[in-house]
Amino acid sequence: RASRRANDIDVAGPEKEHWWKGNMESMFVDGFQRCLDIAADYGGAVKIHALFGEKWLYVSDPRALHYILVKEQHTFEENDGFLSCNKFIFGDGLISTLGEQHRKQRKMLNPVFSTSNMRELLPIIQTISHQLKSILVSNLSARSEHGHARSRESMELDVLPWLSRSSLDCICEGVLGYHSAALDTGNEDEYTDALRIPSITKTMMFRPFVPVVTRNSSLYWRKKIVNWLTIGWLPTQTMRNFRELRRIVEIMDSASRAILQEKKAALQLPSSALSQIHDTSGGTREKDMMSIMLRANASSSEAERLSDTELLGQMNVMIFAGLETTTVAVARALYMLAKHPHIQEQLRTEICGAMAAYQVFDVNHSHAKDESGSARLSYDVLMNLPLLNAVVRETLRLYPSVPVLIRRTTEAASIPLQFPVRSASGEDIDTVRVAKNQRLLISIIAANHNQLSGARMRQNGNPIDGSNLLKVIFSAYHEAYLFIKILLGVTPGDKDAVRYSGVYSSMMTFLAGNRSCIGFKFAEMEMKDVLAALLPAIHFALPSEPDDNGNVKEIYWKMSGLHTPVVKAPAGDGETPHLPLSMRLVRE
Ligand code: HEM
Repeated sequence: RASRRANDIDVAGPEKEHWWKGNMESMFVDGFQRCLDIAADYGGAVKIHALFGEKWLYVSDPRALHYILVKEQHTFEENDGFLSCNKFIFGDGLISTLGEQHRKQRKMLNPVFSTSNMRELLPIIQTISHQLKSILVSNLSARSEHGHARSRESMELDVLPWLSRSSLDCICEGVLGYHSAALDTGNEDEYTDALRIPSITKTMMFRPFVPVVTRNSSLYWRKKIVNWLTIGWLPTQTMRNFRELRRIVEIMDSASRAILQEKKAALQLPSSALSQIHDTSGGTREKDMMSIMLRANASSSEAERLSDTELLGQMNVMIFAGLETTTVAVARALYMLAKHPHIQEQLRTEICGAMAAYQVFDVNHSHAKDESGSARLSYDVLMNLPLLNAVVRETLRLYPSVPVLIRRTTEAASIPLQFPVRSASGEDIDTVRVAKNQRLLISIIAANHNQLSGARMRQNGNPIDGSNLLKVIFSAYHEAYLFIKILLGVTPGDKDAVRYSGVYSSMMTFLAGNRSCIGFKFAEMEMKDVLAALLPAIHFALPSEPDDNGNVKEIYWKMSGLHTPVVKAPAGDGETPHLPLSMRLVRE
């Protein structure tokens, strides 16, 4: 009965497109524009058709999102499939717990991601960004030495694998204090290799079944089920993915245990001894997030202290939550700069100017330079460069790495709306009633593209007239226009935009409330530092050289889960993630 009631949502929405897939295919398979159009057509609360006749509420209204994510968060929980699957894979980390256990974990972890800890962490990130720069530069120099290209000419390179390796190093070294050396291709180990394999996301299809298994079976039966599922003779690709996932989980688990034990042992040592010895992982044990967390845990009261299982869970979760999301965001920022060369040039000037000033100012600090003599900016300088800030913000706003999220009601609720929508019968309504067990699709992407409030205010509070006004506004905020606004010194999204209660910059990219992204300062710092390291040395442009068949590579961002850059046919297969960019040295 609950599920029948959950289907009654009295708001308008698009017609069902497929008898059992509903609207899901057009929204989830390459659905970037479709996700925006639905909000543009129907407003901030829309009834959509999910799989097998279920109806979900698609939400982007600011007041509704505040209500769901902040004010009444306990009524709108994470999807149970998502939680149980995360528990299954990662153990008791932040993304698998609810209620009091989640609150306790956040209380312990929030200070670990404070600005002052980020400030301490920046030199670790800078070393990695500069290694990334050196690798790209040496690729270019090697090309020119071998006569493939003269120094002034450009060379095309798929930068995505390098960006992904550098993000992995940042998370491993910065968060876990584990020396992954993923940028150092000759130095791969089983652990970092396992973390790079995308099988974790390939097993998404198992998620709906996991709560049934974990809730209804004892540990004995759970182990049995995993053993049956992973027996060698099941031939399909899905089963191969599942077996691969099991292997990865085992590697992650044993490596995380080893790192945890090592760090706990190191904590027992006096601080003078700590600075003299190197742990076997070669890690940065004092400043990484894990060490800070262990110190905080050790000094907290028994009631608030996290168990070893919870600590292990956090390690695995950080990598899962922080790796692909940040890689994609850095990749998108570089792509946008390649696409808008004038902004790239202005940004280069801003960064080089800041470096020149900082070098003069901070000449006595050896850490302020890398091995090639380039300046390393301090945290405060890096985080306050206006154009760099605008580029990073706008990239994150326009192309949030996680475009939509699912929530489920634990009881019936009335969700207030800031901007009225049409009910199924055509009246304007400013509250949407939902039953217990109703699924909601939180549209980060539609919220971030919502520029309605300016127009709404100009309308003097008149009810919104259907789709047209919204559509005009959405298209007016076309990406090129936004980047021109940046050039003119106006930070878009500020003056005209709707205010959202997101933790970052009044946008929803990192969500709002106590399930928001705990690592957003880390991600922002990493994005800024990678750009600050690369741009003074390398020009980036979109590919323009025809391949052997005369085709120029055209990059397309596909949105299925995360956004991924692919090369369109005929130059590419339109499926495999690639980001080929044309690069040229700046100084020569
Ligand atoms: C551009 C990069 C990133 C984006 C766009 C992003 C976005 C998000 C979003 C939307 C959520 C909410 C997920 C949900 O409620 O289901 C989230 C949660 C989370 N993120 Fe991030 N994230 C990024 C980078 C990072 C990094 C670098 C870390 C760690 C160092 C991290 C750690 C986490 C954790 C632990 C959670 C779970 C928080 C909780 O449930 O209490 N994220 N992130």
